Amino acid sequence: MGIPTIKHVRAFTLRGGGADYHDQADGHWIDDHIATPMSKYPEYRQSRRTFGINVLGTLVVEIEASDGTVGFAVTTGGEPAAYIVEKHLARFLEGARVTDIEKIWDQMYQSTLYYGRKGIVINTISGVDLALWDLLGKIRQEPVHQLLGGAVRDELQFYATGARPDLAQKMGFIGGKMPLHHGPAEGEEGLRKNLEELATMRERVGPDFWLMLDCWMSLDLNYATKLAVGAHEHGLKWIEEALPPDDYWGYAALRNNVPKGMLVTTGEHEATRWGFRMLLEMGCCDIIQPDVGWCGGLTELVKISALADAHNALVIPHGSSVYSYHFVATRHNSPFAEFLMMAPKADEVVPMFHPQLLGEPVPVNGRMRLSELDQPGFGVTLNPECQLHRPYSR
Ligand SMILES: C[C@H](O)[C@H](O)CC(=O)C(=O)O
Ligand SMILES: [Mg+2]
Repeated sequence: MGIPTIKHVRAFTLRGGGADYHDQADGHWIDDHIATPMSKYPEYRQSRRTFGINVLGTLVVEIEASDGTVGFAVTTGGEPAAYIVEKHLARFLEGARVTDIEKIWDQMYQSTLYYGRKGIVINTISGVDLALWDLLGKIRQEPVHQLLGGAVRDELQFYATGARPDLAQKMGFIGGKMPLHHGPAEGEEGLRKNLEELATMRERVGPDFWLMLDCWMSLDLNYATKLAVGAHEHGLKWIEEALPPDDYWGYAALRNNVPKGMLVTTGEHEATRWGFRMLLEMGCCDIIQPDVGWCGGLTELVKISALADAHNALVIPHGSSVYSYHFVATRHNSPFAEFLMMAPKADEVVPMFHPQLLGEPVPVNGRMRLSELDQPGFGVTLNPECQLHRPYSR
């Protein structure tokens, strides 16, 4: 069969929201005194941008096939990731068949092991991998969820992440995840404020709506345990990413410590089947939350998900818009999805990767019909109004 080959790989950078969703302007809820591992330094407490959460920006990977079809994807990674794509990874793609996804993944991973394994290198590999799936879908004229074996549901349902679960409830979401605002360095007073915010939100949303707390790696085991115990009376459904991602032992202990019925979730800053194997085999959490743009891409997420299934863990991918929607539609152990509220006041639904993608579907009444995903590839295009920069053209 005449399978097209890969002719050219290009890597661009982009600023302002989108795949690097922390790259927002002043006044956004996502940068308003959120507890982080840097909160112990008072000068970095109020804004995550002060410590550089948005330094990377977005990476755009474009892959052009011999028949002229172009696939693309976006992830967090910016200029360092563009360097890795152009100077290192492109050699494994150019000349290969567009169907060689598994082999290309292996070559990208093995050849970067000596400086990679996690973090920005795996973000970069993820971006290339997603662009390959987009390309294959476009060549075959099939949506990615079909390439993955087909959807197991006709509709996706979403919980919302943002500062206003009460508004998310009115918009039809099944739950709301709030950022934790105060970390251990703010002492008992901070802990009291965290619990008061949760109590206030519980009062607003009533007893049944899911409420979760995202702790963004900011706590220690003792604080996380106290928070979980205090939050139980306010019906907290899960405590997310309470500890640093390398503290597998802490997560295993936290899972034992939380009140019965409360779930422990983590994994948005974990990568590859080997990282998730640690979380799953050590009994660290009930739900894993890989980000398909950061964990190794779709090729790797399929493996992570099978591993999770065998451990009776749910896979609820972190954010990542269409890149996770196509995946979630195909898995029984991903019964719902996350939607990140990117409106500055979390008071309306806007596309998660706005303004970088066009054709990006959004939940309506907290739901999305599968038919919204029935376009070739991931079904989105790059917004031509966004200024692409190619720092390392060959
Ligand atoms: C709200 C969190 O601090 C973070 O910005 C997003 C996140 O961790 C999540 O969506 O999960
Ligand atoms: Mg999170």
